[in-house]
Parts: sequence; C-alpha cells; structure tokens
Amino acid sequence: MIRVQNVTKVFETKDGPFTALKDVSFEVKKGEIYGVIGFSGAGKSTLVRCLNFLEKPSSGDIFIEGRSLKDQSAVDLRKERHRIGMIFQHFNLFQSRTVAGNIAYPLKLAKWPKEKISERVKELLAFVGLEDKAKHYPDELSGGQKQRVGIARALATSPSILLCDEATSALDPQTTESILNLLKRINAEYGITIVMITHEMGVIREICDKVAVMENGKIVEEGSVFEIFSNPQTSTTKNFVKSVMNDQLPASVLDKLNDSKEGRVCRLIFKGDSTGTPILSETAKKFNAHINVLFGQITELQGKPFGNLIVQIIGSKKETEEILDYWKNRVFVSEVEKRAS
Ligand SMILES: Nc1ncnc2c1ncn2[C@@H]1O[C@H](COP(=O)(O)OP(=O)(O)OP(=O)(O)O)[C@@H](O)[C@H]1O
Repeated sequence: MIRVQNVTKVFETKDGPFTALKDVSFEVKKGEIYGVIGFSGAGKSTLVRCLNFLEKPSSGDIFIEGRSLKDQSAVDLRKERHRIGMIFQHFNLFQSRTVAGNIAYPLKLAKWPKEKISERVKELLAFVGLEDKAKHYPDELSGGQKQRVGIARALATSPSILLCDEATSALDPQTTESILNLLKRINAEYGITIVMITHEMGVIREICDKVAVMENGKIVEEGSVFEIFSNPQTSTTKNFVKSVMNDQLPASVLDKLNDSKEGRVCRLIFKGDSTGTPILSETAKKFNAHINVLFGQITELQGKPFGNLIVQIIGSKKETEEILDYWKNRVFVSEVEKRAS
C-alpha cells in the first residue's frame, strides 16, 4: 500500500546541510494502522510530509499502491494527494470558515457540484458527531471538536490513506481516547490505512498494529506492537515501553535479588487467550522448583488482554532449564536483569 524506499532528506541550513532522514525504509500494508514514534526532532514530521511529497525526498522514493511518486508531474501528484488525507496537531482549520465550510473546502477544490457537496458535508458531520455545529466557527469549538472537523475534512474526498501528525498531542487524555476511537472506526468501517505519527506510546498501544521507532532521522526498531511491547531491543524503545507499562521491579526487590544471588528471574508475557492460562500452578504440579512471583500486571494491548509476570525460579540448573523450556512453548519468556536499568 505504502512503500518507503531508502528515503533521505537533507535540508540546507545557514550552518550547512542537515540530514533529517537517513535512508528510511518500511512498508505499510492496506488496512493497517501503522505508528511512527520518536522524541522531538527525530524526523517524524519530515517523514510524514515526505509520504505525500509535500516535502520532496533528497533521495529515495515513496510508492503508493505501487505507483512511484518521484516521477509524477505536479498535476498527477495533486491527484495522488486527493487519495491521501492528513490531520494535524493544531488542526489547521480556516478560522474564517464555518465547520461546514471547512469540510466543504477540499470538495470545492475538487469541483464537486454544490448539492453533492452539501449532501457529503452532512454525511461527514453525522459520522464525526457534529451535526449541530455546522454553522459554528472553529474558535467556538473545543480541541476535540476541532480535531473532528479536521478528520471530516480529511475524509471528504474519500481517501484510501489517512496521515495523522501528532493528531492527539494537543488533547487531554479523555478527548484523546474519543479521537482514537473515531480513528479506529474510520479504519474498521472504511478500510482506510492509517499512519500515526506520535511521541506518545499510549497512542501506539491503543490503536496501532505495527510500529517503527525513530531516532536521529533513522528507524532504529520496527515490528508488531506486541513484539515491540514484549521484547523491546534499543534503549529508546525500552524507554517508550517503560513510559506506559510501569513494570519495573521496585528498588527494594532488586536489592534483595542482588543480595540473594539465587535463582533466575524471568518475565512471562501472556497475550489474548493465554492470559487465562494457569501456568504457575501447572508448573508447581509438574516440577519441584519454587516459583516466587515478584510482579504481575494485566493491561490491554489493541483491545486484548496482555499479561506481564516477573517470577524468580529457585531450583537446580537442570530443573530451571526444563521449566524455561516448558514455559517457552506456552508464553513469551525473557530473562530479566537483576540490576535496575
Ligand atoms: N525546513 C527545515 N529546514 C531545516 N531543518 C529542518 C527543517 N524541517 C525540519 N528540520 C530539522 O529536522 C529535524 C527533524 O525535524 P522534524 O520536525 O521532522 O522532527 P519531529 O520528530 O517531527 O519533531 P517534533 O515532534 O518536535 O516536531 C529537526 O532537527 C529539525 O530542526
């Protein structure tokens, strides 16, 4: 659906050339919700602007449904952009136009007949739950309502892709949740592929299928949301996961573990149906070793239960290995460092 191929973007600045994107490649499949997360300055906004060629890559290319954007004429690129909607952190609404006027704008540009425009605007207002605000101006709306207008405007020309650049970063947690639910509906009901740019791991956890982690203009890690949450590799990704999982062992427990030097400490990750598996009681029946539970939490990942258990196995080396093999066939298992990270 979207293929980003070796994209590099160099800006000329008064201090010389600055490389904001370095050889970035990834693919987004049709119907997927794909997240790109990174700290401020990582290159996320530059990347999202390259996806629809608002920013032209210095090298590399973007393919939309197999079509290369690099070689397209200005006219063809404009047509291509009609199939790609975009929403922004600060909504970017026209203050002098009403809500209905904002939503109608791209349809006017596309030269739709008047009656069809008003029909489509009505339909979109109903979809985003703002039927009663058609004649209001943006400064009479809350942040969440403004973003709903932004979403309705982005959907007006029935795009197949929606790019969201920090779409919830200016909103409070409750409003963020309602906007994320609206984006999920857009994805499920219209099959629209969504690319979410964000610095909030909670947004990724809530709605994305896959995620790429960006740092200094590069993708440092990519995978399914489950893979990234259960087994983050780079320190940046670990920090993002930590920001929402709160699954670190308290210092006092770590101290005790370091003192005792006994046993192996492991993290067990349960997903979906496996969350209800009575794995510890089964282990106790089957093996003689002692299992000491240090931490336990069940949260939700993409609407499915996601359990996280940290345990210490106290037993012989052979028995510990047997237990680990037994677990590895049932749940995701990783070793936990006893030192605080
Ligand atoms: N037009 C430009 N000219 C020069 N440098 C730029 C330009 N646009 C972006 N940059 C630089 O590229 C880097 C990446 O910026 P970008 O806005 O893509 O990051 P970001 O991850 O979206 O950060 P934020 O969340 O703060 O917007 C930054 O160091 C920025 O200063």
